[in-house]
Amino acid sequence: MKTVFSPLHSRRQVKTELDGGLLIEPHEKPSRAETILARVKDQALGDVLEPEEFGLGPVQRVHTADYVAFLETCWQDWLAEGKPGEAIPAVWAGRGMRHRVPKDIDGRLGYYSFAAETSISEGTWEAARASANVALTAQKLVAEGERAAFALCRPPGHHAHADLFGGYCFFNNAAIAAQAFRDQGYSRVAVLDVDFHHGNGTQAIFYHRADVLTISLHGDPDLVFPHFLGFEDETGEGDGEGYNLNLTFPPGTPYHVWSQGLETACQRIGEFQPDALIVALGVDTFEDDPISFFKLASGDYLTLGRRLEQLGLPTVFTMEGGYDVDAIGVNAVNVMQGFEGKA
Ligand SMILES: NCCCNCCCCCS
Ligand SMILES: [Mg+2]
Ligand SMILES: [Zn+2]
Repeated sequence: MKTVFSPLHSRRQVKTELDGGLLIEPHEKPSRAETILARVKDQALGDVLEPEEFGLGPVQRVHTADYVAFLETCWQDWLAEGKPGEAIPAVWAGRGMRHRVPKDIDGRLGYYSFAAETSISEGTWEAARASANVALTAQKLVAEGERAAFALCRPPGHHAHADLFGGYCFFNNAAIAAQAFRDQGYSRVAVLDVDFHHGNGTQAIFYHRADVLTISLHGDPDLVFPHFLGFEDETGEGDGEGYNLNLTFPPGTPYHVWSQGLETACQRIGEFQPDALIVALGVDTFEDDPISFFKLASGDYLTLGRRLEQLGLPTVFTMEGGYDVDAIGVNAVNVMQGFEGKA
C-alpha cells in the first residue's frame, strides 16, 4: 500500500495545549507522524510519496471561504496585536449571544473554533494545507486505480467543521477526500470514523446529505470530547436523515465489544453500496492512550484492517488521532497490514 506523507507537517510545532488549567506539551506532536513513517518504512508497507499541490479549490468545497481566509492570516493578525503567547481562543458566543464575525482577532478565534486546546502559531497554516494535500493525493491514487492508500495526515482533520477548528484539527482531510470523490463522479461515498473521538466535523459537514454516509464509533460524548455532538439519536436531517450513524461506548470497552459496533457499521456500509470508502483512522482507541478510555490491543488493529478490506471498496485511510507515541506506529501500520492480509 502506498503512503502519502509531507515533511511540512513539522511546520506545526505549537508549544502549548490548554489542559487541566495548565499549558502542557501538546499531545498532537510532530513525533506522532515521524513514528508512523518510520514504521511504514521498517515494514516496507510500500512507496512513500510526497503530496501534490491541489490549491485551495478542493478545500473550499468543504470549508467556507471566510474560514479559510481566517486560518491563513490568523497568526499574523495575532502577532499584529502584540500578543505574547500562541494564539488560543478564549471567548465564544454563549447561549443568547450573536453568531456574527467580529473584527477583533480574539473574537474571530472564538467565532471560528469550538474548543480551546488547539493553539495556533507560525507554520500551522502551512501544515494544515499540506495535510489536506496529503489526503487529496491519496484520494487521487485510489481514483487512478490503487485499491487503497494511506494518507499520513498531520494535523488531523475529523473534528473540523466547515468553519470551525478544534480538537487539533483545522481542515477536515477525510471530508475533503470524500468530496473529491463526489466531484470526480463517484455517486456515493462512505466515511467510517474509527478514532476514539466522535468525528463531529465530518458529521456536521455531510449531515443534510444522502450522498455521503458518515459513521463514527467513539467514546460516549457525555463523558469525553467533543461533549456536544456524537449521540446516537443524531441520524441526519432532511435528505440526510438515515445517513449518519453514531455508535457510542463506555470506559474500558475492549475490542470484542467495540467490534460489534464495527459490524453494525460494516452492515450499514453494505446497505449503502458506496463507490468508495474513507476510513478516518485514529488509534487513540488503544489501551494505553493517554487521553482516551477504550482497551484495544495492538493485535486488534490487524483484525480491524482485515475486516475493513472485506468491505471490498476502494479505500483511503486518513490519519486522525492516537497519542501513545511509542505505540502509534505499530498500531496504525497494523491496520494497513491487516488490510493487506497480514495475519
Ligand atoms: N485533556 C484532553 C482534552 C482533549 N481535547 C481534545 C481531544 C482531541 C482528540 C483528537 S483525535
Ligand atoms: Mg470516531
Ligand atoms: Zn481522537
